[in-house]
Amino acid sequence: MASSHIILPKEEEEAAAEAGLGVAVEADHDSPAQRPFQEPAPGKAALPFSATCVRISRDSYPNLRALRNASALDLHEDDAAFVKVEEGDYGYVLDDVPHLTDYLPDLPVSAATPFLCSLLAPWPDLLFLGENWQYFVNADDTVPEKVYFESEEVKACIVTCGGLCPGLNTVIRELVCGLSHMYNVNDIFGIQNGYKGFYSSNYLTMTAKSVNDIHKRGGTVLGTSRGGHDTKKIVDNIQDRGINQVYIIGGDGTQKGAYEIYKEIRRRGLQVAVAGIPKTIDNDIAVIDKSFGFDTAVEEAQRAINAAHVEASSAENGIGLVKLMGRYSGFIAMYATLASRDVDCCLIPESPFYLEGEGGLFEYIDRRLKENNHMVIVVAEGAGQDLIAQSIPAADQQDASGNKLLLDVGLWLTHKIKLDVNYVYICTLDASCMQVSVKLTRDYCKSKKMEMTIKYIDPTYMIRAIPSNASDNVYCTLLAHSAIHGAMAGYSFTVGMVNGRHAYIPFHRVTSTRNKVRITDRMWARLLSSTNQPSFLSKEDIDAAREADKAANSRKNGDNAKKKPASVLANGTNGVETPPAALTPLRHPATEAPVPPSAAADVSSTMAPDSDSADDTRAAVADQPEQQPSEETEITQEADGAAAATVTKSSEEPASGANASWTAATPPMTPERGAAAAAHDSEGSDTQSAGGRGSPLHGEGKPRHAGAGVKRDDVAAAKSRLLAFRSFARDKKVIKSGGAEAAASPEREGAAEHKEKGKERRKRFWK
Ligand SMILES: Nc1ncnc2c1ncn2[C@@H]1O[C@H](COP(=O)(O)OP(=O)(O)OP(=O)(O)O)[C@@H](O)[C@H]1O
Ligand SMILES: O=P(O)(O)OC[C@H]1O[C@](O)(CO)[C@@H](O)[C@@H]1O
Repeated sequence: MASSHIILPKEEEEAAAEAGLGVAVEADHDSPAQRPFQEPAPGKAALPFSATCVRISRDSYPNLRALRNASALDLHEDDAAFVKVEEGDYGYVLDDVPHLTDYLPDLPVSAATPFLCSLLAPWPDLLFLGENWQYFVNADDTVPEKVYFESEEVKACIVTCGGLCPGLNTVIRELVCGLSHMYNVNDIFGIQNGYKGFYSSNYLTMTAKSVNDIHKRGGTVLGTSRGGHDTKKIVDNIQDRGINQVYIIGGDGTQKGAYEIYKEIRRRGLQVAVAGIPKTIDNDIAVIDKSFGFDTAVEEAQRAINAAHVEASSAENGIGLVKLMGRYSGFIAMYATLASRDVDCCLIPESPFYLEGEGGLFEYIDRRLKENNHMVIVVAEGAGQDLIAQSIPAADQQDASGNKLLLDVGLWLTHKIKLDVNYVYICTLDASCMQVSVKLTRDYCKSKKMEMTIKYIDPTYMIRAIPSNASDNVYCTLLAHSAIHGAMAGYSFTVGMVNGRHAYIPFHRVTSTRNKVRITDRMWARLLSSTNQPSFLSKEDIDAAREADKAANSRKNGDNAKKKPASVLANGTNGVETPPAALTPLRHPATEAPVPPSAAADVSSTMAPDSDSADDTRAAVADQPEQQPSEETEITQEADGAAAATVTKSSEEPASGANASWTAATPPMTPERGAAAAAHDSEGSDTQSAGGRGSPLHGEGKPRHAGAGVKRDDVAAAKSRLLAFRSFARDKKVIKSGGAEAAASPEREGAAEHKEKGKERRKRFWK
């Protein structure tokens, strides 16, 4: 049974202590084979084990001083009075970055945008100003004043699991060199071939010298594997070999494994820190801004796309088809497409498409070839799996880790295009309803078939087997160093950048859900307008996506309204799994105060699993990664120029109250505002789809107009181009129209008060 670590608010701890409640007992030894709990060595404090997210100061190199300062500095009473503190499930989520309207309450809306601020502001050095929601360490969760481990007592090991990804060797190198150079740690081992290597292979001794140039190679010098995670055997080996720092590099499966290891270590009371460094080329790990290797993959994908383009444009009616990685998410395909500009169509798992019929892929290919004589299609490996399954019945197969094995969408699509891409548009008079309609007829007559050449390029393993590029190298280094500092301080966590800041994140936060491209979001709208491809979505599809977004956001709202104790932050809780019947003895890092079982149980009970757990865990920052990086700034920049010209509709509900003025410049990431943002995104897409094409399924029976085939495409494409601008413009309208009612609302009063505080803060700032 899982054990968990819960840090109670100080009052609860004190109340429980006064009530004479004792130490929580470890009651997890249900199997005689399991090793018993170990008391810490005499004179040695228990590990803090807090995986509470710690905000490390912005832009700062993540070091122990920054760790210490994170709590000491930010939660001083004096400061706290001037920051907007939200106490939620995630600890103290602070909006510590001032908003321009804090300083200039009457600033016209358009001038409150980041872009214009930098252009117009007479005080260009005034930092802007997006809202930044951060994880902060709990007030009562003091970061230790000193390094937990003595250098000479550290025995560290490193393991890589799952698929390859550019940068694995860089992380390994920086872990070894960082431990050695920064902390003088010299007992470092490599575990070979993934988790199973803990119990089935020899450990490799690693030194700064032996890893010196491994970052120049792709892959992982340690080897990797799928499957083979046996928690007990792994922890037995860790224990037997006296390992006290475990660095685990891998994707969401790996991080789940790391969490299991952490829990078992905790259950046994071992003084071992577990540091996860999340990796996936697909870039779909939740909460963190970006996973390492992603940039390199996108860059490398350009080569394949370029080759496909050269091939396609050198042939008569040439089609270049490139398959890129992305099992559940199309981030690589989307970013590679946006970066390349040579792609005419990008297909991703999140956006269903169909082949035949009006608005389908074949029709688009036909049109594109007629217009351009060539085209490039990028398809993410997870796209169209349902379509393939319809034509190739295949048994569900899984890899050793239990991941579904996908059918090759690239091969399948190549085959389908070769067979089917040829339509003749015949205008017919529909006798029954006396309407002119377009009938699409597949033309199998050889003489009429157009010459077409298709070249399928599958660079998937090439783009992940290479060494990381410069920016990923830097990122890998920071992640590795961040992991070292946290582990040396005795913490267990997954590291990552969250909203541009280094953070230590509880394992389950990054594994309980997965980032996906939001097809109702502006980034995807941008892609549609960049490629000019059809969205393949019917109004029903968009409505469904919108509903899903709304439901997810209202769940978040509801969950946050529950206001669970702020300190229920640590690993093993938060509704992700059933709370354990008995808890491990908990010691506060600073006070060493044990958590009374009843108090702990109270907290646990608030964390009973519910169906919302996945969203719950992401509510504070998870929206941010889903909105692709730099989204806010980009939108604002574009929109300012274009909004006025493109607004055609203003019937949307105004955003309520005080939020309206906030939404203007940078949509703040409260759950409520998140919901509003999702809603307007969806509405934007809806606009797009309204004039768009129905799938054969949805579109059947709709009246059609002669000659509409091509025209409608143009209209739809134009609409999709407007999409990104419209939703922003709508925000502006909302603000203007919502301003009057909002002025009288209590929220508005709150905002006024807040602005007063802002003024104070400004004074302090300049002082
Ligand atoms: N739920 C889980 N609990 C414990 N271990 C797991 C779990 N899921 C996966 N693992 C282990 O983690 C390792 C890697 O998992 P997986 O093959 O799914 O790759 P991944 O870490 O998700 O990386 P990638 O992004 O490359 O798929 C395997 O050894 C697997 O046994
Ligand atoms: O072929 P392998 O090594 O199992 O890995 C393939 C999978 O790994 C990933 O690169 C990462 O999860 C996926 O995109 C892909 O489906």
